[in-house]
Amino acid sequence: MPKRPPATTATCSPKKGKTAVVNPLRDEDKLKFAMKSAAEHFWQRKEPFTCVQWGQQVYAELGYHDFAVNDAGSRIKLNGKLREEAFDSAGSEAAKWLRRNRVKRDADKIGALPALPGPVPQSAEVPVPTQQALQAQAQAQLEAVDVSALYESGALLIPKLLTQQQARECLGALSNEEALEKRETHLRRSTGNGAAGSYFTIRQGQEPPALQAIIEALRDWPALEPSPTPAQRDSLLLRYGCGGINFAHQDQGDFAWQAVLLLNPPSEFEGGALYVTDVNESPLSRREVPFECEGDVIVFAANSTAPLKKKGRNMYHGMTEVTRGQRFAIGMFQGAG
Ligand SMILES: O=C(O)CCC(=O)C(=O)O
Ligand SMILES: [Fe+2]
Repeated sequence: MPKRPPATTATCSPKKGKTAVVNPLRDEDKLKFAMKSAAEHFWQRKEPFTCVQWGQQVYAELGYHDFAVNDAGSRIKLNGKLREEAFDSAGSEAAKWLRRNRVKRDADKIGALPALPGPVPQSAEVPVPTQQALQAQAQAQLEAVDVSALYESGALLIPKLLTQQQARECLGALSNEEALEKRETHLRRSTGNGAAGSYFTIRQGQEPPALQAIIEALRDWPALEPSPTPAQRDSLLLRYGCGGINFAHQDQGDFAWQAVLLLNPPSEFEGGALYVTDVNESPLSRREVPFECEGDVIVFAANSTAPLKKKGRNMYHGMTEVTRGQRFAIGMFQGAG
């Protein structure tokens, strides 16, 4: 039985001009120890397992539960060779067992996803505000926000940056093939990123005006310095059904901040709270930020480059399981994948 993980001081090699931050998920010695413990876990249970289940067990041995395997921030080589080495070191019987019980991939069904609701009928009497007016309104709201909690904890709820009607209209306008890139990415346990959820990239220039207005306003908001580059400005339409979960991850791209806009009423689902977590904090703690109303936006620190009050933080984010209903949202400031 492995007794305790070795104390190591491995660091990620910093990119030019960036602070070096230890990422425990990339600490080779700790990882090897966790791999051996994971080998013992499966060996003792005598159940076949997939490579992804193996990876998730390795993370769990390190104290990281519901973490995405192979995402941008925690990509580690949990390949077959290392797995066999771990089983070898767990004992020759375990190694033999592994050879007999290796499974390629479990047949993971795509969880039931809610249908996109379709366009919302426009009321003829209400004049549609101009893009400029929408943006000025969002800017004025942002100016009044107290951002100290964002730098303190890494996440901040901005209530009603869109009205309920605008949020509903955004969802309606995005329920349209023209607005979305063709490829839908599914969250699945077998790929290690989550379950019962999916996302589409919104086509450039197809963002509904109210969404475009808050993207521009957030982009120019001095609280979120530095501003995202054009490559960091993609938006995603996310949908989750019952059982939907988004494992803790970091997204591609280096922009320090990201934001999520809720599109449907919180009464339509339970669970589904966005959280941030700092992998350099021991024990690992999560800060959940529940939405209060559709149209709310949560801004959060996306990685180790966000200038938070406490130095050396390395933020990940995820969404707790949706235990009832459906949840639609927009993820903003995604780097080009
Ligand atoms: O649905 C959520 O709350 C999380 C979405 C997410 O991971 C993102 O927008 O980057
Ligand atoms: Fe994300």
